[in-house]
Amino acid sequence: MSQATEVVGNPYAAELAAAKKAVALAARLCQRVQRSILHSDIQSKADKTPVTVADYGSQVLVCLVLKKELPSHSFSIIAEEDSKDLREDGAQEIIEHITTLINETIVNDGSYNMSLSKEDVLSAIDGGKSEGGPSGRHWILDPIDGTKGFIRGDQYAVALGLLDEGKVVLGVLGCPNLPLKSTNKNNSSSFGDRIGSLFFATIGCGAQVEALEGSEPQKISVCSTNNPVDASFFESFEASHSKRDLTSSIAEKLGVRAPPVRMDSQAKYGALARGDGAIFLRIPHKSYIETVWDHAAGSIVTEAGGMVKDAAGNDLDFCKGRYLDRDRGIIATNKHLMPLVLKAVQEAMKEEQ
Ligand SMILES: Nc1ncnc2c1ncn2[C@@H]1O[C@H](COP(=O)(O)O)[C@@H](O)[C@H]1OP(=O)(O)O
Ligand SMILES: [Mg+2]
Ligand SMILES: [Mg+2]
Ligand SMILES: [Mg+2]
Repeated sequence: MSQATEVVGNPYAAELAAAKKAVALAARLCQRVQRSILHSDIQSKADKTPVTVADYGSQVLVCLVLKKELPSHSFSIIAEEDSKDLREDGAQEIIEHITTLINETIVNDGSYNMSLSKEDVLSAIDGGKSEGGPSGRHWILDPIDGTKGFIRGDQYAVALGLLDEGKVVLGVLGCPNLPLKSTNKNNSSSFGDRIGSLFFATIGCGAQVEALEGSEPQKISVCSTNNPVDASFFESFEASHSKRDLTSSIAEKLGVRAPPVRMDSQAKYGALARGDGAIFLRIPHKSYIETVWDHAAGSIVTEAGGMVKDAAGNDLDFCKGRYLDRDRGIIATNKHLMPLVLKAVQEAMKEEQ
């Protein structure tokens, strides 16, 4: 762990170091699975979304590392996955595979001399049932954000945030398939052509990025363009995750000329935070209720000079438990463009009715 991440005066330095170690270890398990994923490694949940052995393995490793690295801290975590499907008949093989993957990842890493049983794994997964809320400290984890991208061999993120008294104060985004080098030509970076980015931010301390396997971190900031004509925008890769008719009419109202950059997961927030694109638009279908784990880490990483609002222009409210209390739609961009984007979003939504 490079010392530079322990920014002097950062009140969350210990939590940041633990979170980075947790995300990096979980990402290693995910990379291994993505390289060799089999159909048998994938399940479909009751809500019809996919989950893989890596989603579960990542959740266990993050919880384990946080508990090991922060032993004196009370532990509350809101995490996406639970063990319900794994306790069904016929899930023996998959739970065995998850347990083997976790123990092999721990051995290869060498930080901890331990081995988990299947029961340890199931109870660790169920450790993520916290309801969070406006008081106290709660970790917020999406063990694989962008599971569809993960299965397709594309972008995904291990996304870990920390909520303290109702505010997201810390975020780490592990993006194993995102090149370290920014696509923004103005960004000088000595990162070469390495793949695998780890974004992190603490409230009031800006945001940084380093190589997933570790490197000197680099401060990042959102792109500063104030003219939407020069802006490009990120949106979901999955057509079912975003109302493309709406996002394209918003882009047209803004005069954005570049086609959308479609990318799975909160890796979009990381790419935005380092200036690869200027606007992040997420307008899911009306029936979809946003979860806190899909935005906690990404929202604070974007505070690298950017802002994140819901479609009504409110800050995201992470105080209401496992779901985001927000007006439909989430926008992230720099301070100059935010008023223009909000105006275009609200006009487009009015026309939609
Ligand atoms: N129908 C849906 N609409 C929007 N988002 C969804 C939907 N189903 C799942 N998601 C979650 O929201 C995120 C969608 O964002 P994106 O499409 O930009 O990646 C995914 O990470 C996915 O979470 P997960 O993959 O963790 O299950
Ligand atoms: Mg999911
Ligand atoms: Mg998600
Ligand atoms: Mg997920």
